[in-house]
Amino acid sequence: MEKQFDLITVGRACIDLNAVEYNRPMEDTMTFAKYVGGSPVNIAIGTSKLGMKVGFIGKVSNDQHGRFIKKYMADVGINTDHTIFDQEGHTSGMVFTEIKSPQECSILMYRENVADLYLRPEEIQEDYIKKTKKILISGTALAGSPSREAVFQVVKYARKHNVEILFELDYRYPTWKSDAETSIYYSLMAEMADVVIGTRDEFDKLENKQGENNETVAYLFQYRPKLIVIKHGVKGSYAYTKDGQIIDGKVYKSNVLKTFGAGDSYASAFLYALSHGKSIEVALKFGAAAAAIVVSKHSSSEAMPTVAAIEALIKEQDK
Ligand SMILES: O=C(O)C[C@@H](O)[C@H](O)C(=O)CO
Repeated sequence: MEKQFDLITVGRACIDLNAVEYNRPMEDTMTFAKYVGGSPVNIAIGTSKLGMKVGFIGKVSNDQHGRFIKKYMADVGINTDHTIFDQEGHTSGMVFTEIKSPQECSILMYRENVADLYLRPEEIQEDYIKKTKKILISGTALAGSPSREAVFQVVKYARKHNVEILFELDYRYPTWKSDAETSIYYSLMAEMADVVIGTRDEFDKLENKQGENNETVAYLFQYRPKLIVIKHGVKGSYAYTKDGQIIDGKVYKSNVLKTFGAGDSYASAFLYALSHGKSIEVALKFGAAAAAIVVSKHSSSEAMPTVAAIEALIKEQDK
């Protein structure tokens, strides 16, 4: 059956306020530029810009911020039929970014009472889930109820309709109550996913210990996952397949302005490449090239590259 969507992402949408004056601490930063943000939305934007047919499931505030987010997503071609306006006075999350130096960046998140964590299971439409080839779950959506139950409702429908389930660990510390809680929900979800992507630190949260790649994949391959990607920042990344392949992904040089946005652009281009029948080795290159482009730009969402830009960087640096 021809599906309407290549990918639907699930989770939070927020506002990013990125320091316009960089190379200084937040205390001395007076000007910020506004962008749409939130890892699953960034991935929806990234994949849509790469030409994929994408939808987004989430809840946004019923105010100027929520309207800005929903309109921006629709304008870049994302289907927002299931991007719901909150009706209970919850707010949009705000993320201030601090750029002290290209290496020293941090984000300050305001996530009290955020609308995305109030997505309810009964608001998930089976008919919408069955229209997509893949679904991407953001780990932060598991951080509170009723959003976590809504995520498991998505997974139930996805499994019923043979939709591939991708789990982006996407750990955001201010949202979780404890490491034990994170580990429980991360493991439950990872065991049910087909593909799991995260940084080494995020897999440590999943296991609630400082782990090691071989042990992590041995544990998860006992369950549903068939592909696991573990990122090691500037040291590159590794993809592990259930049939025993280990593929070593390199990083590309970049004129780094800031580090955030790297993971979301990586996931977007990696998924694009796999969806277009490219090998895992090439998909890792696409991910790394997209990340190299986004870390050289000011935003996470608006900076998401085109296929041509990714291919040009790979061609140039693989010479
Ligand atoms: O994911 C978030 O909530 C914040 C992002 O939008 C931000 O741009 C970032 O940290 C990307 O990695």
